[in-house]
Amino acid sequence: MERISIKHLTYGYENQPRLFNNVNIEIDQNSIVRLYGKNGSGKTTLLKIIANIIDDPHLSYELRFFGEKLSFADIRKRRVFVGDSPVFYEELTMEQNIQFYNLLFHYGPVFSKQVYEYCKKFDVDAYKNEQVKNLSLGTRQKIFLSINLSIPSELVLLDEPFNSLDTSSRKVLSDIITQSKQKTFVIVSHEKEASLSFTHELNSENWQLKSLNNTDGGVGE
Ligand SMILES: Nc1ncnc2c1ncn2[C@@H]1O[C@H](COP(=O)(O)OP(=O)(O)OP(=O)(O)O)[C@@H](O)[C@H]1O
Repeated sequence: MERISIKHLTYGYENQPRLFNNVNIEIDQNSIVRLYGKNGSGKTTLLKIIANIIDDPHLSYELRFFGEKLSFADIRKRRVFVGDSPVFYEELTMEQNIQFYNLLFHYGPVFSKQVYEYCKKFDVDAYKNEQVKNLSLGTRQKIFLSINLSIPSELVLLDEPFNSLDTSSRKVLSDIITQSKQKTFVIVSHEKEASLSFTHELNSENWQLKSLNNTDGGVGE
């Protein structure tokens, strides 16, 4: 089984207590991992470290991506990181923002088609010609998720993606995640999602990964 393997991770922000002290985590391919634990325990920081967003000489770890030791540039091409606040060009419409992504990264027509399919599932496709600055937080979140989940990638890192979503949209997101083929997910989520079967839970208290057999629902906080 191919894995994402993080070894000997040691890190704390400057002048702050260490968040990780020689932590080792192995994530199986195609897992759906729920990352949970106390506020400030380092969940977002872990996602950023795996996504290769933190550029700090004090950060020390080894990362193997499905058996390969990739350059940081290659890691960035193979993962998607979705932070907890959607980022758009506010003055542009939803459609223009989607086109902008495509112009920048050359994802092609399959990408745009997929984004609109997801937007339709989330019932936000009607906002196509609306400037993003006029949209509600939940609507922006659904469009942002539709874009990011359509980007070709093997690893998807989601930071509290369910937060601004209503009940039916949570189900839509859960279904998209479950039906995604050949993707590994690490999802920060304080709650267990009723409609999403996580395969593992990672507790930020001790960075231990627990496999779930999905009959007992796993441990809570
Ligand atoms: N860029 C930064 N510079 C300095 N300290 C930071 C930075 N980002 C986060 N921290 C600190 O690192 C610690 C861990 O933050 P992080 O956001 O990773 O925690 P978290 O588990 O995701 O928290 P929450 O559940 O509240 O979202 C916190 O004490 C936070 O204040």
